[in-house]
Amino acid sequence: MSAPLIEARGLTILRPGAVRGDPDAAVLSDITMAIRPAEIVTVVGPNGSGKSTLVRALLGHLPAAGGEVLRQPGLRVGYVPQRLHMDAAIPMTVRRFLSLPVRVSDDQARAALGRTGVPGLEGRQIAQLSGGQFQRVLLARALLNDPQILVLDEPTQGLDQPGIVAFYRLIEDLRRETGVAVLLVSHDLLVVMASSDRVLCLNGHICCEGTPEHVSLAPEYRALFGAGGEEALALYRHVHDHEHDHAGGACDHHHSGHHHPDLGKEASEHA
Ligand SMILES: Nc1ncnc2c1ncn2[C@@H]1O[C@H](COP(=O)(O)OP(=O)(O)OP(=O)(O)O)[C@@H](O)[C@H]1O
Repeated sequence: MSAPLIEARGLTILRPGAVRGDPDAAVLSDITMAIRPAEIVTVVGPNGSGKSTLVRALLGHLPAAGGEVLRQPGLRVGYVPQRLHMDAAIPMTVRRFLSLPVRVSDDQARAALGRTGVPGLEGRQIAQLSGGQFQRVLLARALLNDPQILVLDEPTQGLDQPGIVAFYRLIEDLRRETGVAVLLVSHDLLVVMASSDRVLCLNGHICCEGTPEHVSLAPEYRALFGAGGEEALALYRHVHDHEHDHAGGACDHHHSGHHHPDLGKEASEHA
Protein backbone atom coordinates (compact mmCIF):
# COMPACT_ATOMS: atom_id res chain seq x y z
CA MET A 1 0.00 0.00 0.00
CA SER A 2 1.46 3.37 -0.95
CA ALA A 3 2.21 6.01 1.65
CA PRO A 4 -0.64 8.38 2.52
CA LEU A 5 -0.70 11.79 0.90
CA ILE A 6 -2.49 13.16 3.95
CA GLU A 7 -3.04 11.43 7.25
CA ALA A 8 -4.74 12.40 10.51
CA ARG A 9 -3.88 10.58 13.72
CA GLY A 10 -6.10 11.11 16.72
CA LEU A 11 -6.84 14.63 15.50
CA THR A 12 -8.81 16.95 17.76
CA ILE A 13 -9.86 20.44 16.65
CA LEU A 14 -11.38 22.98 19.02
CA ARG A 15 -13.90 25.68 18.19
CA PRO A 16 -12.20 29.03 17.60
CA GLY A 17 -11.71 30.75 20.95
CA ALA A 18 -12.73 27.67 22.91
CA VAL A 19 -11.11 26.93 26.23
CA ARG A 20 -9.46 23.59 26.75
CA GLY A 21 -11.44 21.47 29.16
CA ASP A 22 -14.78 22.87 28.02
CA PRO A 23 -16.76 19.73 27.11
CA ASP A 24 -18.28 21.47 24.09
CA ALA A 25 -14.98 22.82 22.88
CA ALA A 26 -14.17 20.10 20.39
CA VAL A 27 -15.55 20.36 16.87
CA LEU A 28 -13.66 17.20 15.93
CA SER A 29 -12.41 14.48 18.27
CA ASP A 30 -9.93 11.70 17.71
CA ILE A 31 -10.06 11.61 13.92
CA THR A 32 -7.82 8.98 12.38
CA MET A 33 -7.87 8.67 8.61
CA ALA A 34 -5.61 8.56 5.57
CA ILE A 35 -5.86 9.36 1.88
CA ARG A 36 -3.54 7.57 -0.51
CA PRO A 37 -2.71 8.25 -4.17
CA ALA A 38 -5.62 7.74 -6.58
CA GLU A 39 -8.14 7.11 -3.80
CA ILE A 40 -11.54 8.78 -3.72
CA VAL A 41 -12.55 9.31 -0.10
CA THR A 42 -15.92 10.86 0.63
CA VAL A 43 -16.86 12.51 3.91
CA VAL A 44 -20.56 12.70 4.68
CA GLY A 45 -22.31 14.04 7.74
CA PRO A 46 -25.09 16.39 8.79
CA ASN A 47 -24.80 20.16 8.88
CA GLY A 48 -22.37 21.27 11.53
CA SER A 49 -20.79 17.83 11.88
CA GLY A 50 -17.34 19.22 11.16
CA LYS A 51 -16.82 18.30 7.50
CA SER A 52 -15.41 21.64 6.41
CA THR A 53 -13.40 21.86 9.63
CA LEU A 54 -11.87 18.48 8.87
CA VAL A 55 -10.94 19.54 5.35
CA ARG A 56 -9.35 22.77 6.57
CA ALA A 57 -7.46 20.92 9.30
CA LEU A 58 -6.16 18.34 6.82
CA LEU A 59 -4.94 21.18 4.63
CA GLY A 60 -3.11 22.71 7.59
CA HIS A 61 -5.35 25.77 7.86
CA LEU A 62 -6.38 25.04 11.45
CA PRO A 63 -4.25 24.19 14.47
CA ALA A 64 -4.63 20.76 16.06
CA ALA A 65 -5.48 20.73 19.77
CA GLY A 66 -4.63 17.05 19.91
CA GLY A 67 -3.20 14.43 17.61
CA GLU A 68 -1.55 15.38 14.36
CA VAL A 69 -1.93 15.85 10.63
CA LEU A 70 0.79 14.54 8.36
CA ARG A 71 1.12 15.64 4.75
CA GLN A 72 3.66 14.47 2.22
CA PRO A 73 6.35 17.14 1.90
CA GLY A 74 5.69 19.39 -1.09
CA LEU A 75 2.21 17.96 -1.60
CA ARG A 76 0.37 19.65 -4.47
CA VAL A 77 -3.27 20.25 -3.53
CA GLY A 78 -6.11 21.45 -5.73
CA TYR A 79 -8.68 22.91 -3.35
CA VAL A 80 -12.25 23.89 -4.21
CA PRO A 81 -13.67 25.54 -1.08
CA GLN A 82 -17.30 25.20 -0.09
CA ARG A 83 -18.08 28.84 -0.55
CA LEU A 84 -16.35 31.25 -2.79
CA HIS A 85 -17.77 34.71 -2.50
CA MET A 86 -17.40 36.50 -5.77
CA ASP A 87 -18.59 40.06 -5.85
CA ALA A 88 -20.87 40.16 -8.88
CA ALA A 89 -20.29 43.91 -9.14
CA ILE A 90 -16.60 43.39 -9.91
CA PRO A 91 -16.21 42.33 -13.52
CA MET A 92 -13.89 39.41 -13.96
CA THR A 93 -13.46 37.11 -16.89
CA VAL A 94 -12.91 33.39 -16.54
CA ARG A 95 -9.46 33.87 -18.04
CA ARG A 96 -8.45 36.39 -15.40
CA PHE A 97 -9.95 34.26 -12.61
CA LEU A 98 -7.80 31.32 -13.71
CA SER A 99 -4.69 33.46 -13.25
CA LEU A 100 -5.51 34.23 -9.62
CA PRO A 101 -3.51 33.92 -7.52
CA VAL A 102 -0.91 32.36 -9.83
CA ARG A 103 -0.58 33.57 -13.42
CA VAL A 104 -1.01 30.83 -16.00
CA SER A 105 -0.46 30.83 -19.76
CA ASP A 106 -3.28 30.94 -22.31
CA ASP A 107 -2.44 27.36 -23.27
CA GLN A 108 -2.69 26.18 -19.68
CA ALA A 109 -6.01 27.98 -19.22
CA ARG A 110 -7.39 26.55 -22.46
CA ALA A 111 -6.31 23.03 -21.58
CA ALA A 112 -7.80 23.19 -18.07
CA LEU A 113 -11.16 24.46 -19.31
CA GLY A 114 -11.20 21.82 -22.03
CA ARG A 115 -10.38 19.13 -19.50
CA THR A 116 -13.30 20.09 -17.27
CA GLY A 117 -15.80 20.23 -20.12
CA VAL A 118 -16.18 23.99 -20.45
CA PRO A 119 -13.92 24.88 -23.38
CA GLY A 120 -13.96 28.39 -24.77
CA LEU A 121 -15.32 30.17 -21.70
CA GLU A 122 -12.23 32.35 -21.27
CA GLY A 123 -13.94 35.59 -22.25
CA ARG A 124 -17.11 35.07 -20.20
CA GLN A 125 -17.85 36.99 -17.03
CA ILE A 126 -17.69 34.84 -13.89
CA ALA A 127 -20.95 36.36 -12.62
CA GLN A 128 -22.77 35.20 -15.74
CA LEU A 129 -21.85 31.53 -15.55
CA SER A 130 -24.41 28.89 -14.65
CA GLY A 131 -23.87 26.96 -11.42
CA GLY A 132 -22.54 23.95 -13.29
CA GLN A 133 -20.21 26.03 -15.43
CA PHE A 134 -18.86 27.83 -12.37
CA GLN A 135 -18.12 24.54 -10.60
CA ARG A 136 -16.19 23.36 -13.65
CA VAL A 137 -14.25 26.60 -13.83
CA LEU A 138 -13.38 26.19 -10.14
CA LEU A 139 -12.26 22.64 -10.84
CA ALA A 140 -10.22 23.84 -13.83
CA ARG A 141 -8.46 26.32 -11.57
CA ALA A 142 -7.80 23.60 -8.99
CA LEU A 143 -6.18 21.46 -11.71
CA LEU A 144 -3.73 24.12 -12.83
CA ASN A 145 -0.93 23.15 -10.45
CA ASP A 146 -1.12 19.48 -11.45
CA PRO A 147 -2.38 18.41 -8.02
CA GLN A 148 -1.66 15.07 -6.38
CA ILE A 149 -4.91 15.47 -4.46
CA LEU A 150 -8.12 17.32 -5.21
CA VAL A 151 -10.04 18.53 -2.18
CA LEU A 152 -13.64 19.32 -3.04
CA ASP A 153 -15.91 20.71 -0.35
CA GLU A 154 -19.52 20.20 -1.45
CA PRO A 155 -18.67 20.79 -5.09
CA THR A 156 -22.13 19.94 -6.38
CA GLN A 157 -24.12 22.36 -4.26
CA GLY A 158 -26.81 23.94 -6.36
CA LEU A 159 -26.50 21.49 -9.25
CA ASP A 160 -29.43 19.39 -10.41
CA GLN A 161 -29.10 15.64 -10.44
CA PRO A 162 -27.85 15.22 -14.01
CA GLY A 163 -25.35 17.97 -13.23
CA ILE A 164 -24.19 16.12 -10.11
CA VAL A 165 -23.80 12.84 -11.96
CA ALA A 166 -21.88 14.52 -14.79
CA PHE A 167 -19.60 16.29 -12.32
CA TYR A 168 -18.77 13.06 -10.48
CA ARG A 169 -18.09 11.30 -13.80
CA LEU A 170 -15.62 14.01 -14.59
CA ILE A 171 -13.91 13.49 -11.22
CA GLU A 172 -13.72 9.75 -11.86
CA ASP A 173 -12.21 10.35 -15.31
CA LEU A 174 -9.61 12.69 -13.85
CA ARG A 175 -8.69 10.15 -11.22
CA ARG A 176 -8.37 7.38 -13.79
CA GLU A 177 -6.31 9.45 -16.20
CA THR A 178 -4.00 11.24 -13.78
CA GLY A 179 -4.02 9.14 -10.61
CA VAL A 180 -5.09 12.17 -8.61
CA ALA A 181 -6.51 11.39 -5.17
CA VAL A 182 -9.84 12.99 -4.28
CA LEU A 183 -11.19 14.05 -0.91
CA LEU A 184 -14.82 14.91 -1.34
CA VAL A 185 -17.26 16.41 1.13
CA SER A 186 -20.84 15.77 0.22
CA HIS A 187 -24.43 15.41 1.22
CA ASP A 188 -25.18 13.45 -1.93
CA LEU A 189 -24.43 10.16 -0.28
CA LEU A 190 -25.97 7.76 -2.76
CA VAL A 191 -24.52 9.26 -5.90
CA VAL A 192 -21.16 9.83 -4.28
CA MET A 193 -20.87 6.34 -2.93
CA ALA A 194 -20.78 4.81 -6.38
CA SER A 195 -17.47 6.47 -7.15
CA SER A 196 -15.87 6.44 -3.71
CA ASP A 197 -13.30 3.97 -2.50
CA ARG A 198 -14.24 4.78 1.07
CA VAL A 199 -17.00 6.71 2.77
CA LEU A 200 -16.41 8.31 6.16
CA CYS A 201 -19.41 9.31 8.17
CA LEU A 202 -18.65 12.23 10.42
CA ASN A 203 -20.45 13.69 13.38
CA GLY A 204 -17.76 15.29 15.50
CA HIS A 205 -15.96 11.98 15.26
CA ILE A 206 -15.90 9.23 12.64
CA CYS A 207 -19.12 7.34 13.30
CA CYS A 208 -18.55 4.70 10.69
CA GLU A 209 -16.68 4.10 7.49
CA GLY A 210 -16.72 1.53 4.77
CA THR A 211 -16.42 0.70 1.15
CA PRO A 212 -19.30 1.67 -1.09
CA GLU A 213 -19.45 -1.98 -2.16
CA HIS A 214 -20.35 -2.95 1.37
CA VAL A 215 -23.06 -0.35 1.49
CA SER A 216 -24.32 -1.04 -2.01
CA LEU A 217 -24.99 -4.68 -1.15
CA ALA A 218 -27.66 -3.62 1.31
CA PRO A 219 -31.10 -4.38 -0.15
CA GLU A 220 -32.34 -0.97 0.94
CA TYR A 221 -29.60 0.69 -1.05
CA ARG A 222 -30.41 -1.29 -4.18
CA ALA A 223 -34.08 -0.59 -3.69
CA LEU A 224 -33.31 3.10 -3.60
CA PHE A 225 -31.30 2.97 -6.80
CA GLY A 226 -33.85 0.77 -8.46
CA ALA A 227 -36.50 3.34 -7.67
CA GLY A 228 -34.95 5.81 -10.07
CA GLY A 229 -31.97 7.89 -9.16
CA GLU A 230 -33.62 11.29 -9.14
CA GLU A 231 -36.34 10.37 -6.74
CA ALA A 232 -34.05 8.38 -4.50
CA LEU A 233 -31.50 11.13 -4.34
CA ALA A 234 -34.03 13.79 -3.60
CA LEU A 235 -35.68 11.74 -0.87
CA TYR A 236 -32.62 10.39 0.80
CA ARG A 237 -31.19 12.18 3.77
CA HIS A 238 -28.50 10.98 6.11
CA VAL A 239 -29.96 11.55 9.54
CA HIS A 240 -28.30 11.58 12.92
CA ASP A 241 -30.90 11.51 15.62
CA HIS A 242 -28.62 11.29 18.60
CA GLU A 243 -26.23 13.34 20.66
CA HIS A 244 -22.53 12.75 20.80
CA ASP A 245 -20.45 13.26 23.88
CA HIS A 246 -17.31 13.72 21.77
CA ALA A 247 -15.63 11.09 23.90
CA GLY A 248 -14.76 9.11 20.79
CA GLY A 249 -15.11 5.36 20.75
CA ALA A 250 -17.77 3.24 19.17
CA CYS A 251 -20.89 4.76 17.77
CA ASP A 252 -23.88 2.49 18.13
CA HIS A 253 -26.56 4.64 16.61
CA HIS A 254 -28.57 4.04 13.48
CA HIS A 255 -27.98 5.78 10.22
CA SER A 256 -31.44 6.08 8.86
CA GLY A 257 -32.55 7.39 5.53
CA HIS A 258 -35.72 9.06 4.44
CA HIS A 259 -37.02 7.18 1.50
CA HIS A 260 -39.77 6.70 -0.96
CA PRO A 261 -42.94 5.57 0.82
CA ASP A 262 -43.29 2.65 -1.59
CA LEU A 263 -39.90 1.29 -0.73
CA GLY A 264 -40.89 0.08 2.70
CA LYS A 265 -38.09 -0.50 5.13
CA GLU A 266 -35.55 1.87 6.53
CA ALA A 267 -32.93 2.89 4.05
CA SER A 268 -29.18 2.66 4.35
CA GLU A 269 -28.59 0.79 7.55
CA HIS A 270 -24.89 0.31 7.19
CA ALA A 271 -23.22 1.13 10.46
N1 LIG B 1 -15.05 30.14 12.57
C1 LIG B 1 -15.89 29.49 13.40
N2 LIG B 1 -16.30 30.06 14.55
C2 LIG B 1 -17.13 29.42 15.40
N3 LIG B 1 -17.59 28.18 15.20
C3 LIG B 1 -17.22 27.57 14.08
C4 LIG B 1 -16.35 28.18 13.11
N4 LIG B 1 -16.17 27.30 12.11
C5 LIG B 1 -16.89 26.20 12.42
N5 LIG B 1 -17.52 26.37 13.61
C6 LIG B 1 -18.40 25.39 14.25
O1 LIG B 1 -17.83 24.12 14.10
C7 LIG B 1 -18.86 23.16 13.83
C8 LIG B 1 -18.54 22.42 12.54
O2 LIG B 1 -18.63 23.30 11.44
P1 LIG B 1 -18.30 22.83 9.96
O3 LIG B 1 -18.47 24.02 9.08
O4 LIG B 1 -16.99 22.15 9.96
O5 LIG B 1 -19.43 21.77 9.70
P2 LIG B 1 -19.93 21.11 8.33
O6 LIG B 1 -20.13 19.68 8.61
O7 LIG B 1 -18.99 21.47 7.24
O8 LIG B 1 -21.31 21.84 8.15
P3 LIG B 1 -22.18 22.17 6.83
O9 LIG B 1 -22.63 20.86 6.26
O10 LIG B 1 -23.31 22.97 7.38
O11 LIG B 1 -21.28 22.94 5.91
C9 LIG B 1 -20.17 23.92 13.79
O12 LIG B 1 -20.79 23.77 15.04
C10 LIG B 1 -19.74 25.34 13.57
O13 LIG B 1 -20.65 26.22 14.16
